[in-house]
Amino acid sequence: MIRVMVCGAYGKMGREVLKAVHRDEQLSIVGAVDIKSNFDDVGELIGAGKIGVTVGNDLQTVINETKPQVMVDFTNPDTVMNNIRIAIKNGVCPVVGTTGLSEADVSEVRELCKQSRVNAIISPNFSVGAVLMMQLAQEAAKYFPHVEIIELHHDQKLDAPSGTALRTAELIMQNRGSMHQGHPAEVEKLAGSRGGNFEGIRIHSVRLPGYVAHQEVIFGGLGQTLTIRHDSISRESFMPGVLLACKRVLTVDGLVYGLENIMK
Ligand SMILES: NC(=O)C1=CN([C@@H]2O[C@H](COP(=O)(O)OP(=O)(O)OC[C@H]3O[C@@H](n4cnc5c(N)ncnc54)[C@H](OP(=O)(O)O)[C@@H]3O)[C@@H](O)[C@H]2O)C=CC1
Ligand SMILES: O=C(O)C1=N[C@H](C(=O)O)C[C@H](O)C1
Repeated sequence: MIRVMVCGAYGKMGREVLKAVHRDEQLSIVGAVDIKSNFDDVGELIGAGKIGVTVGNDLQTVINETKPQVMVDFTNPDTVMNNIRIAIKNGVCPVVGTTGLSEADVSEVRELCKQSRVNAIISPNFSVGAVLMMQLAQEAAKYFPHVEIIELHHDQKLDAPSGTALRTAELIMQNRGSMHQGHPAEVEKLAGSRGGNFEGIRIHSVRLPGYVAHQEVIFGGLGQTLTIRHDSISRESFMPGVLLACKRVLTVDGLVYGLENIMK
């Protein structure tokens, strides 16, 4: 059994991860952390009855007391780097879904992994469908350089654009390069109407109750458009990817960035 702890245990993703890990025969929940801990039993939190593991409020203490091998982090952009540093310092392998990490953050994690010989997996999206959507978009960009991204999420999301949208734009850039899109003289009559600008790729973020996580990548060419769309209609969509990462992180080499790199 691989010993797993979860940071952000009371959150939307944290609870879903606790349920999925609890059901998995190769993984065992040994600890959980959340900033607003009431020291609840994790089993009761997920409707599985008492399992004798409580939600703590301090990561270092929980690591000392529970000796995890893997830390899953679904917290927030202000918290995640500190959690990763603590985990790696203690020889615990991070599996990170929290978005909002900068390029410098990812480089720091890569370096920490190398220095400490501890592995980590970071993925802006753990759903297989979203990974395929990104790969198909990257391929389509070879033939359709004009592209815009619309991402749609629940209205409790802290970061915009989504980590997935940024990763999609990065992947598209590898196949088409930076360019201006739209009329050279276009004017925004309302600031922000054309969305965020990632090397010419416009990214539009919708935040509404009712959504989970959705993205459309729209390509335009002469007399045609191509739309690649992915919908996470429930957070269960992320669980096979998270569980796979928990199992693979002990044996990968250093930092792996992106679920696609462990799916094959
Ligand atoms: N990679 C992927 O596939 C996915 C990534 N995500 C990302 O995961 C992250 C979490 O999403 P979601 O579950 O919806 O968010 P939630 O806000 O529902 O959950 C985050 C939890 O972390 C808690 N928290 C805040 N600060 C700390 C801290 N210092 N230590 C421990 N816990 C803390 C929050 O408490 P409080 O509410 O009090 O702040 C909350 O309970 C986001 O960055 C999101 O973008 C989400 C879905 C899929
Ligand atoms: O906050 C979310 O919900 C999600 N966040 C990730 C992102 O920012 O891309 C992954 C998924 O879109 C859900």
